[in-house]
Amino acid sequence: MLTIERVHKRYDVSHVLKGISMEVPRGQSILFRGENGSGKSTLLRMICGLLRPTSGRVRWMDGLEKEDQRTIGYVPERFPQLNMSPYEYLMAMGRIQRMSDRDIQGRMDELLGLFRMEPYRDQRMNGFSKGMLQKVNLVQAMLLRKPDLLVLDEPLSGLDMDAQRKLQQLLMELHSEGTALMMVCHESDLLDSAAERIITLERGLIVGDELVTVSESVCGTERIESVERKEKLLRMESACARIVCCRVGEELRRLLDAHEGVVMLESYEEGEECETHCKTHYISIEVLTSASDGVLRLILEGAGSVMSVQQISADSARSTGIMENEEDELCASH
Ligand SMILES: Nc1ncnc2c1ncn2[C@@H]1O[C@H](COP(=O)(O)OP(=O)(O)OP(=O)(O)O)[C@@H](O)[C@H]1O
Repeated sequence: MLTIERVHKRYDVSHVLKGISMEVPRGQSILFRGENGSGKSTLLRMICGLLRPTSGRVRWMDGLEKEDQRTIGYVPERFPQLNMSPYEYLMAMGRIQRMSDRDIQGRMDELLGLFRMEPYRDQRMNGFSKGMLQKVNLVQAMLLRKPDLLVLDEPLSGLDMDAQRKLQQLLMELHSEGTALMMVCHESDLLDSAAERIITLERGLIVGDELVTVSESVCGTERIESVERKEKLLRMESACARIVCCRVGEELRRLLDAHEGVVMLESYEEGEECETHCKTHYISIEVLTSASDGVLRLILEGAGSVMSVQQISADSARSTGIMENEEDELCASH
């Protein structure tokens, strides 16, 4: 459904996303985790098409390539105190999405009722509390009954317990009907039960990617184990190598990207062709100590060349981009 390929985002001097690559099968539900400022909201905005990557690309497939072929509901992190009523606002939002007035009113009544917001339907929102605004924010994103994708940035923010539970149930219903979910949520495990995959970001990089399997237990669905760990392992290692700069062909770059224990930090394409008649890339990677021998062998056997390497502790891993720590390099050139 959706492929994110080596996406970078820079704002002036700040490098916010440092080479995000992932594939999202149609209808998957993903929970993004990570510390403040790790790049979660930036990534979500990019997936919605609100931000353009500085480099790399976000591609839709499976018949959803064109913008007017897909429907995306988006719950932004902050919702403004508008000088209009929920009714006026939601009617306008529904019409923008080419819904009929009848459909908008039916869905609006259903959702405002669910969140106990009917008494406030015609009041101006500039006097609303944070939680009330958040409920209107959620309703606007879910006006369309079955969006292809629902993107929720901190959807629980300000909600009371009753509304949190109802939201969780609503999301699970939407997901079971085929809507993909992408959620950022800090404070609660409530949304975990709606997620099939948990992705952890750290300083603009994916450092954890787990598929969550669920099994039916006597008392309902229960999370039992997570599978597919990759970069997360890096956190547990006391040291890992950073290959600061390495020159590789396209095939080798792909092999390294998919290699267990390797995190791609940067990748720059070069115009000229290498011996194997494919594009040449300059890449920067971090490699788990236990995987480093195998990775080096792969690079050399694949006609790549390593131009510099440094040893780093896991704590300082993933903190900087290509060539920023040149003075710390331990060895250079093969
Ligand atoms: N428009 C912008 N201009 C400059 N810097 C920005 C802009 N938007 C985001 N940033 C910076 O990008 C970094 C990542 O921000 P982002 O909001 O994506 O993080 P986040 O993981 O969602 O954080 P939080 O959990 O606090 O919401 C931050 O350092 C932020 O200051």
